[in-house]
Amino acid sequence: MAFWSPTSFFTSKVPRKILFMFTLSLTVTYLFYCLMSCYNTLQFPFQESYVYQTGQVTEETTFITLREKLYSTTSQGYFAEDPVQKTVTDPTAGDDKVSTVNHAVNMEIGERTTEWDSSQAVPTKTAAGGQGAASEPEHQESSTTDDDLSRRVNCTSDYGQKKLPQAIIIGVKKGGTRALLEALRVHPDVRAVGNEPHFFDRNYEKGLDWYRDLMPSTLEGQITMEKTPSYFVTNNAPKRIHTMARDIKLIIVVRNPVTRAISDYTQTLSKKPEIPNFEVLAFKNRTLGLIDASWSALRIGIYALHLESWLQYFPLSQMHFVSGEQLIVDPAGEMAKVQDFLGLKRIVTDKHFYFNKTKGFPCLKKPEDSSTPRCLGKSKGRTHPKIDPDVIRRLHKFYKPYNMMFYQMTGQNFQWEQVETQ
Ligand SMILES: Nc1ncnc2c1ncn2[C@@H]1O[C@H](COP(=O)(O)OS(=O)(=O)O)[C@@H](OP(=O)(O)O)[C@H]1O
Repeated sequence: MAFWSPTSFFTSKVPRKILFMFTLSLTVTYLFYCLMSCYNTLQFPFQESYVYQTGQVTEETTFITLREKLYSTTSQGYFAEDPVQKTVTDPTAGDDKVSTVNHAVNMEIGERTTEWDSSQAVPTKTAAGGQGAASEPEHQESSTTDDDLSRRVNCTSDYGQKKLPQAIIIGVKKGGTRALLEALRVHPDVRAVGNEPHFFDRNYEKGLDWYRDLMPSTLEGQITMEKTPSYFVTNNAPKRIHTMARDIKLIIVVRNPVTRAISDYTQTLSKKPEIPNFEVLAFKNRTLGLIDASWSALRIGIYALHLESWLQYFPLSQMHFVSGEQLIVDPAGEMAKVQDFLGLKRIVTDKHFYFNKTKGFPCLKKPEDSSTPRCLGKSKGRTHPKIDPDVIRRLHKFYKPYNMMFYQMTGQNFQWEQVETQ
């Protein structure tokens, strides 16, 4: 009886021990859960295991969860300005632009025109009528000029009118945008500016007249085009392009984001050999498996995230996605789809391409009035450095849920999961 009296209960040694043990176990459990939740936030929350290995979610909830996580993670700062980004890779630099972000220089059209090379060196000029163009002499020895290509490829005189583009290749950097544009320029109803105008990201304040003036003249029925791959990852670009032309057609060349990241890195490495290894840059903490999604080489490949912004302004029917892989394997097949999308006659066909063994890529056959076939320049189709297969595997795992989301959004399966190694 005394055992159960309140006083004896709290003074008795046995219950005090029990009470102590009970409190201790509660504290330990509490601490355990705290640590677990802390660990979860430390891990990148989109890792495949988080969403796909639970086996408890439906496809729909997976999609929603992923989208929510995408934005919550964004706000948690994973995409915050990366100090490395400024010195290592410029997310806006396509066509082999030197990667150091020096906007004083880049505000001008500094993009080199990496056209389909002829084997003969052709004297170079700045493209886009030379307006505002800053040349990069060390790269130009093998480039043809816009004027030169316009004559040889488009076979169109400068009669006509300069118009704002009706179609733009908006991305993605290192996706194969140059190959696509140059193949399109073979079409007599397409006229395109050779350089990347970067109007909607770097030169917007120069105004639409400036932009229009960069364009080649077109005759009735011809389409004006340009390509600037950085638009796809530029926050303001969808709104700005919509303001210019709500019915514009948008083309996006996408490529396995892991290979794209390595290609991006390879471009930077070619200009700045002293940069750290890919493996170092790819992780915030390699031991913990924390991928650095703020590194632009990796961030660009989260296609679903960027596409979300475009879908707020344009319906999917105004977008066409080109597989960067297929563009290499079957350029004519991809070109047929692009021409259909643009409402063009299928004029660019397999007759225009051949596989160049030395280059390792398809090239354009020589035009009738020239003796030289045209392959893209040295900066397209670079040899990639060997990357640790474990890093590649982790990156594939990292991208998988985003890729799935992208397939759902576009209704196209690009099958990047089938290539687990480089
Ligand atoms: N026909 C042909 N010839 C050469 N290269 C080709 C071709 N088709 C696609 N590709 C791939 O294009 C990749 C470069 O992509 P982009 O032109 O979009 O690069 S950039 O953003 O404009 O710098 C380039 O990437 P890397 O191989 O990593 O250099 C090529 O793989």
